[in-house]
Amino acid sequence: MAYEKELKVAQLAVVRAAILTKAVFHEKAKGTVSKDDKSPVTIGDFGAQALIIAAIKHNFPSDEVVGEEEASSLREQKDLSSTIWNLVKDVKLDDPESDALLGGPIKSEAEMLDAIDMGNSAGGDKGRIWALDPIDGTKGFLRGGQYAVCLALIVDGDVKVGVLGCPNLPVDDRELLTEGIGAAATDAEGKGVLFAAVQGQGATSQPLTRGAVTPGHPIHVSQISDVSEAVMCESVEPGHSSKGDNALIAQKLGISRKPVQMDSQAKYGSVARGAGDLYLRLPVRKDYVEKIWDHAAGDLIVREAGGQVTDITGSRLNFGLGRTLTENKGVVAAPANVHPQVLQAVREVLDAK
Ligand SMILES: Nc1ncnc2c1ncn2[C@@H]1O[C@H](COP(=O)(O)O)[C@@H](O)[C@H]1OP(=O)(O)O
Ligand SMILES: [Mg+2]
Repeated sequence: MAYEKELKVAQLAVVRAAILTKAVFHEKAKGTVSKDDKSPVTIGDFGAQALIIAAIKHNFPSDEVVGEEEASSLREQKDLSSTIWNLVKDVKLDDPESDALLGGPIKSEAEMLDAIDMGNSAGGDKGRIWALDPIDGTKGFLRGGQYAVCLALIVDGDVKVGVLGCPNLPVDDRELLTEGIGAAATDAEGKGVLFAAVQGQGATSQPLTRGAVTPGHPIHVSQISDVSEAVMCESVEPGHSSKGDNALIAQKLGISRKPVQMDSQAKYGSVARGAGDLYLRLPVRKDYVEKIWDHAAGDLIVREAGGQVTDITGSRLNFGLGRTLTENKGVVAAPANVHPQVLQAVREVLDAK
């Protein structure tokens, strides 16, 4: 099967990084990290980026990575760097064969910093480029809600492999339909979902473990025929996506159920497994530019699960532009059969503004 090795490496790399982010999340939850509220996410971000890039480079040395973090500031902050190294050096998968596939543990602090720096690709529409967001949904991570470890392989501008590790997402989809999913979430072992997709091969999910991955079970977007029955997913943060516009669109579509608010690309996973039906991300600021690593994995996973993902103009998201997506064009993700109707409602509401 095409991209079989890439999929396995990506899944295991995300599993390995999630071991670290979960440890940091736990420490933060216990209040034992630092008083500086931002530091847990900084530690988790850098550490997870190092673990994932080292795994990619071990297997695919000439591939490029577009990563969110760069190590230059870390090289100057020796204390922070050694804090991160102390966590990173101990992370390994429970399954020795899987751990060996990733090249085993990172060998030194210098190697860790070098790995972080390899996330400096400019992106673009040529070649093999991995898009990496080590902790997407930092606000959710800090609040004790949802976050996602996100990795996608983009080849000549097209997303071929997408993996989302969602450590706080319930394995059982039905729990998702309850309100307050973000606040109620924990990272207790037994929670957490690993979503994956390969172009043309469908999307899967499996429990997020600490070791080997399985082929997973196929997931599908919901089968709704009447859009008025839909559950809408949206950001928790009002500054990231317009909740007012969402409410107007819901009204136009006859939707009466309350939206489910959730941080991070976990929203794409929820739509892909039919736990939520729609995900709308409508721009709130003209000058905000979405980054490719915030959407690449989720875009493929939803489309491979039978969904359609476009911007508000109805065009597919363009991952060949470099490190960013088309400026200020939002996201509309929905089951393919209702996507045209949803997009029409989005256009009507936005045009009327
Ligand atoms: N003004 C903004 N508009 C849209 N997205 C934003 C804005 N500010 C930050 N983000 C991004 O929203 C994402 C999280 O979205 P959500 O609220 O749905 O979880 C993050 O990747 C974050 O980017 P960054 O990674 O640079 O912080
Ligand atoms: Mg992000």
